[in-house]
Amino acid sequence: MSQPLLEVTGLTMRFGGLLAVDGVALTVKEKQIVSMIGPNGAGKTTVFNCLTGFYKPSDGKIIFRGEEIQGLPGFKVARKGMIRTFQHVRLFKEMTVVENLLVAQHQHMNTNMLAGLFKTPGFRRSEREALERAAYWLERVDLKEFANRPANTLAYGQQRRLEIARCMVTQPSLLMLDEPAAGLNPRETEDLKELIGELRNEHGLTILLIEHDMKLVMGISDHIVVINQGCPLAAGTPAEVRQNPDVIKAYLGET
Ligand SMILES: Nc1ncnc2c1ncn2[C@@H]1O[C@H](COP(=O)(O)OP(=O)(O)OP(=O)(O)O)[C@@H](O)[C@H]1O
Repeated sequence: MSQPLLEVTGLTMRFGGLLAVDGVALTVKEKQIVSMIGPNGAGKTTVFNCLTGFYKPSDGKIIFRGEEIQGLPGFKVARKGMIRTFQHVRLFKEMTVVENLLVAQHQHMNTNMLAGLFKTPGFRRSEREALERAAYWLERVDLKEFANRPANTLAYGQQRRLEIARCMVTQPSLLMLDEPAAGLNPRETEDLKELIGELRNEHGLTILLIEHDMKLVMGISDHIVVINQGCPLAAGTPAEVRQNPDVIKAYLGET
């Protein structure tokens, strides 16, 4: 059997005296949709921050595509194909929608300053491909007509879709979404669910999700990992997790 795309063991993160993440384990196989759930403050975003190099974990191993990456800086993790969104929208708000997608790709383009200055054929090709990818993803997330509008003039739900497009133009192998449904209305959440499913089914993407919307989580996940007060509490299919008494007590019982 092929090895998992992402394998995390014993992940631990201390902030002074606070043990925010305590021995979390996580396995994500290719083309799976895996969700991480848990009550507020359980440590979910801290796990994301450790995985994507925003925090250096205090302990634990993160193996991504067969390579240990714990402690690598964020830009190196991103170049390896692990790309995330944030709990709160983080776009270049003054830039246009399409500029947001072009800037995202520049960090990943195989060009240097000299190639840019002299506009070498390789540079022109990369630029053309970046524009094509931007156009494709704008169409895909239904934002083509807004391509030249400043990002901050988009409605909230559109900004969230632009964030996903901004991840997708970098051609990630693992897309990590931190509460993508937060602030969306039921219609937009339904569209998001469809989009996430299509990213996996049509683009072969692997997706790791933090989400509080249980209907979305239960409806879309292949596997769910539950953490509570920084510790692993349960893991399994949606049906298994839904019936787990510890989970009901710690989390689902609250809603
Ligand atoms: N940079 C930091 N410094 C100190 N404490 C932090 C830091 N980041 C997170 N924490 C603490 O770690 C714990 C876990 O927070 P985290 O944001 O990871 O939880 P979460 O499960 O994502 O919560 P939510 O669902 O509310 O977003 C909290 O007690 C939080 O206050």
